[in-house]
Amino acid sequence: MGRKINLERPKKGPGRKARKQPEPVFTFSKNEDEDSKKKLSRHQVQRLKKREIVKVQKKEEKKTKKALQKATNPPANTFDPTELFNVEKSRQKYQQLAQKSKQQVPASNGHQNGTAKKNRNLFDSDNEMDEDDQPASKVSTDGARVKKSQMKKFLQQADSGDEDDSDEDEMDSDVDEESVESDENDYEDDEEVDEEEEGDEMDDDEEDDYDQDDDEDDDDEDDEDDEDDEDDEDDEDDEDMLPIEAANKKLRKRMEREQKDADDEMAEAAVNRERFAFPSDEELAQTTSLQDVHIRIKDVIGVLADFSVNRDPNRSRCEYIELLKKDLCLYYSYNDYFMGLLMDIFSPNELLEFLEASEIQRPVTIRTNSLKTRRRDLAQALINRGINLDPIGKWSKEGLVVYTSQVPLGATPEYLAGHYMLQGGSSMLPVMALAPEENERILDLCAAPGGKSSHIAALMKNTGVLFVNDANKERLHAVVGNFHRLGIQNAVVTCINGIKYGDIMKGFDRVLLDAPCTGSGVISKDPSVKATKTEIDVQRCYNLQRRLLLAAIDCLSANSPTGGYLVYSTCSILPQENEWVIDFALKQRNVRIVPTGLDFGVEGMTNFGPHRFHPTMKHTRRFYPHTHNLDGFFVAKLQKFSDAIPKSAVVDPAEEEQTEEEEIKLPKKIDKRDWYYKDIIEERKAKRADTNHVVTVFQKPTNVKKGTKSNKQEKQSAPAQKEEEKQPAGTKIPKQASTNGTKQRSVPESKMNKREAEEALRLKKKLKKVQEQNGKATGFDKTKKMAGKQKQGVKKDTFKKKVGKVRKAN
Ligand SMILES: C[S@@+](CC[C@H](N)C(=O)[O-])C[C@H]1O[C@@H](n2cnc3c(N)ncnc32)[C@H](O)[C@@H]1O
Repeated sequence: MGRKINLERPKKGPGRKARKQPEPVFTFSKNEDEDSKKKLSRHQVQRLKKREIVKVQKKEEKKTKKALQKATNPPANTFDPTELFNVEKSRQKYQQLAQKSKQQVPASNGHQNGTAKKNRNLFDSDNEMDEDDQPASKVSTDGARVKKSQMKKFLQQADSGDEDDSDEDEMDSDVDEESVESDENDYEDDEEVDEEEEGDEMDDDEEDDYDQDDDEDDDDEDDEDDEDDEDDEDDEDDEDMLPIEAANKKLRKRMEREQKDADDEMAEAAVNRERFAFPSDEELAQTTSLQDVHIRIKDVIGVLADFSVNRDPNRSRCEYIELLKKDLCLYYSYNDYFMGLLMDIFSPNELLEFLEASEIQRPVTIRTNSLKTRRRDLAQALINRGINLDPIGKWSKEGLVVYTSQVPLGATPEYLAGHYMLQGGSSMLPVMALAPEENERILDLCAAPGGKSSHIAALMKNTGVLFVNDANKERLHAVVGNFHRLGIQNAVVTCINGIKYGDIMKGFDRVLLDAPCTGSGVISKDPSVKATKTEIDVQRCYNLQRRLLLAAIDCLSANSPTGGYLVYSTCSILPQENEWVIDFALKQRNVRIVPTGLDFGVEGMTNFGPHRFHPTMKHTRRFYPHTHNLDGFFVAKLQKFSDAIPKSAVVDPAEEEQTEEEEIKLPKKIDKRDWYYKDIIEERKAKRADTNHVVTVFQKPTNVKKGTKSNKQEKQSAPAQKEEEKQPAGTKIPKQASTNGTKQRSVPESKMNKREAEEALRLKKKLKKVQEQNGKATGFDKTKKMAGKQKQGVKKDTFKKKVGKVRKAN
């Protein structure tokens, strides 16, 4: 192995090799070449000659080229040789270049760009097990892991080189290609010489093979010679540099060269590429292969990227976007409505990234149950079972990402002992934002199957009280099972409609609302979302989310000494279910948005289409599969600053419904003189005048034949009710209050034909007026009395009638 004489730099310490070996002695003989040639084998001499000839030829070619260039274009800038030597300066330049290229990545919709994020993540690190410094990029892909490990190796080598000169040779062999070449040659030469000295023991065949290999090596070397030709001139300057600096310089030059080649290629491809012609209807109809659709998607995105240049003048942007939408729906199997929603969120390029990422499963992740074990110990135990894992990232102290496993993760002894919970990476974020503290009273309003609640309980260290609620009883079984396994002892499990939770309990220190949603962020888990979600589904979701959020805020105590915080999260990326819902809550209750405390994620939207949200919405966080390799998620943190409800708040539709129900519960005896009941009495009278109404009230539903008028009415009112559900909260038309004192079982009051009832009331009023005008005041009183009697004697009358019928029959 070649060693360098240490002529200038003082030794930092006696390295291993320095101790073992004496300083090399150089005999600078004039006939050095001849001496060395004498030692070389026949093949080596031939190869050496060949190489020398090639080198000379190339140098000559270069010289002629340069001379030509000089003749045609004299250089604009005068060459400053000091630039070459100034490593620090060139390093700075290089850093600036790198920064510039990062800044150039365009942001879409005010979001941080995915690529930029990826770059950042590549150098994030956390490893509790291994020096607490592992790359977060490991979470993303194995490829990235390899890159990072290479990077690490490289840096380690560089560090060791700086620290210990004795290892310089080894490092040289890694970083300095030229020295590699020469060292290898020396090594081969030495070996061959030895072999020849030993008496040419090698067989002829073997020798041929060997020669072939050598020839191939020569070719490779020639290629490298090509690349390094330009560097040859600087070799002498490089000798003054540290090897790492020289390597850095070469690397930089090579990267620049490659970048230039790539740019040239791109430019050439752009020139040569055929212009995309907008397909005719016939062509569209004839498209049969998905590959063609994919190519067209890329083409259209290319056109949209520089529309004024690439467009067909006869086609509008809308037409291109429509075509893109159709193709995306076809290629990725989305329905038109849902694709439209996604197109409202992302730029075409980012949309493509999102769609692609949504086709791929996210890595399997688990959360350490800190009530029972430490992440380090759990990781060790699982590694011993042949599970390949890593910490999930710098942002989590409990998460582990599992690459491969020989055993099912839901059946290991560690799982059964409650040492971990199978949980998506993004599911840990809302609880981290909530930041529960010990001895608090915390509510998880929509908790099943209990992933986040168990995380909260672990952070509370089994102290205080955790109220775990869900409206779905079946799903709560999973909560109870998980809590037993994980050893959670501070939880109270309830099954109540979250909208009404405040009627039962209030005054919580913290509330988590992980609301039910469309699941647009977890398409890779449930691809049915792509094709099944409709406008009504989205509307239903955000209506329910708004109600739940107001209820959750009402459960929170503004006077809590430790908190008064609420975290709202969904596994959806639609602004309708996220920013829009939060904005609604800001107007309805005394809450403010506060930072989530999560140091990554894309900022929430402050505007979306025609909507302008509160500027603090930027404190909320969005997570995307294509940007963070996590499920799509939204996290917002609110702080309640007053328990009072603002006067401007609209009545919650749920409350409206409650009051309706209360209205039905009228006192048994109504004072007819009481003005408060006047309208009700009149309305009841009008309904009684309506024969259909009488049928529905006084006859048993079993007597009503199918297809009777009342049934038809019911059917007619059903679409109207659906329409009502479509309305966003606050704009919903209140259902008509039931006005008879009894609850109707056959046909609910809410389903009565509103218009008919109003018409009857109007006629009754008219009749009353006419009677008054005719001076039949007593008659009016009579009707009133009759109405009263009827009201009190509803049951009596029916009983009488029935008894009468029975008697007649007898
Ligand atoms: C997104 S999941 C919750 C997941 C849970 N936080 C976890 O981490 O495991 C939404 C839950 O809300 C529940 N839910 C739906 N409507 C509700 C309501 N009105 N009141 C309470 N819970 C409701 C559903 O049953 C479902 O379990």
